[in-house]
Amino acid sequence: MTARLLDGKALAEKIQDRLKVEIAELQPDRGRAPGLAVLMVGDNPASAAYVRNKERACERLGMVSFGQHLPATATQAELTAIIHQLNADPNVDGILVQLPLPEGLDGNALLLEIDPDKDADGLHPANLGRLVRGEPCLRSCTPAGVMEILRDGGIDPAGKKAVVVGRSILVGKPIALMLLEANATVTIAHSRTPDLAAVCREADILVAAVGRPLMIGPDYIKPGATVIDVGINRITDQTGKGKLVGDVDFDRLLDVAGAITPVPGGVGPMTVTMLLANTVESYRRRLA
Ligand SMILES: NC(=O)c1ccc[n+]([C@@H]2O[C@H](COP(=O)([O-])OP(=O)(O)OC[C@H]3O[C@@H](n4cnc5c(N)ncnc54)[C@H](OP(=O)(O)O)[C@@H]3O)[C@@H](O)[C@H]2O)c1
Ligand SMILES: Nc1nc(=O)c2c([nH]1)NC[C@@H]1CN(c3ccc(C(=O)N[C@@H](CCC(=O)O)C(=O)O)cc3)CN21
Repeated sequence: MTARLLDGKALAEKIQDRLKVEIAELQPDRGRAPGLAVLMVGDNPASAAYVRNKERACERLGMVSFGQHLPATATQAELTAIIHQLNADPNVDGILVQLPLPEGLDGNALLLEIDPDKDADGLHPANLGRLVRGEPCLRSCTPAGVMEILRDGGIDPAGKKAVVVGRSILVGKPIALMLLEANATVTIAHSRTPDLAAVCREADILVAAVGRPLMIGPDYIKPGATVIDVGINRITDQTGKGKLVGDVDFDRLLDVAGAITPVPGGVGPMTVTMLLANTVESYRRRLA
């Protein structure tokens, strides 16, 4: 058996084409393009890849991106003041703070300062609370992207066993909630889970959001399972060249899994696309 490839990049392009048309239709009325502000503090390799792709996609869709890159020495007060400015700026529809923040800065406190209606990342407690309650809200981008990949691939979580490895606020927990909402039976595993491989082997749908390069090997997989790889890890190969890999040992899973996302070209491009979709949604609502 060879696993079916779940092509996040192709799906992202399809959705971005639709967003582009939507923006072109709305813009004459509104008199301005949708605006996305991204705040990045210090240097983090996964964040750098994200920023690059977001800026490229904004340009392609005719959105304005307001990037702010601050040194790791920035203070909490400085960052809070920038968030307040962006909240008040009528040209900004979406605000995103790249996580994790450097040591000494409090990401959770900063997320609280973002206007929930501009929270393109869906990480403000008001939006996370609505997600828990099953109410409409701006939804976290990576989890929303994963659900779109499943839907596009014809994989309905209803009645299936899903295992999510990782319990972060950014990825693991909201993905688990969305799978639950889609009627899967969900297990959340983490660094204190005994015999992780056995837990994962129960899964019809396995989501890896750990941050450990190639950790999930064939012994973690039930034959025919769907494997979604959220991990973005930069490693150095034997020739000394840097490359991106996921948490999943893709090559060795091809004979075992039923369907699988690659890295790059899987969840990453969908995260970018859901961020743009959230920004367009908040632009539409703001100017309605
Ligand atoms: N593709 C995308 O769009 C996208 C978006 C966001 C993040 N990412 C990537 O996804 C990965 C996870 O990101 P994150 O922000 O969720 O990371 P994180 O906050 O570091 O969380 C990692 C989670 O994995 C668990 N974990 C760590 N080592 C483990 C082990 N050996 N066995 C089982 N569980 C383990 C941790 O458990 P504890 O809670 O017990 O510590 C934690 O819950 C990273 O590679 C990140 O770059 C990708
Ligand atoms: N607030 C916040 N929200 C996030 O979603 C987020 C962060 N912070 N911090 C960094 C992580 C990592 N994220 C990423 C990382 C990479 C891609 C991405 O587009 N990856 C491409 C390849 C990039 C390349 O080759 O340079 C891919 O195909 O996987 C997307 C989101 C999103 N993440």
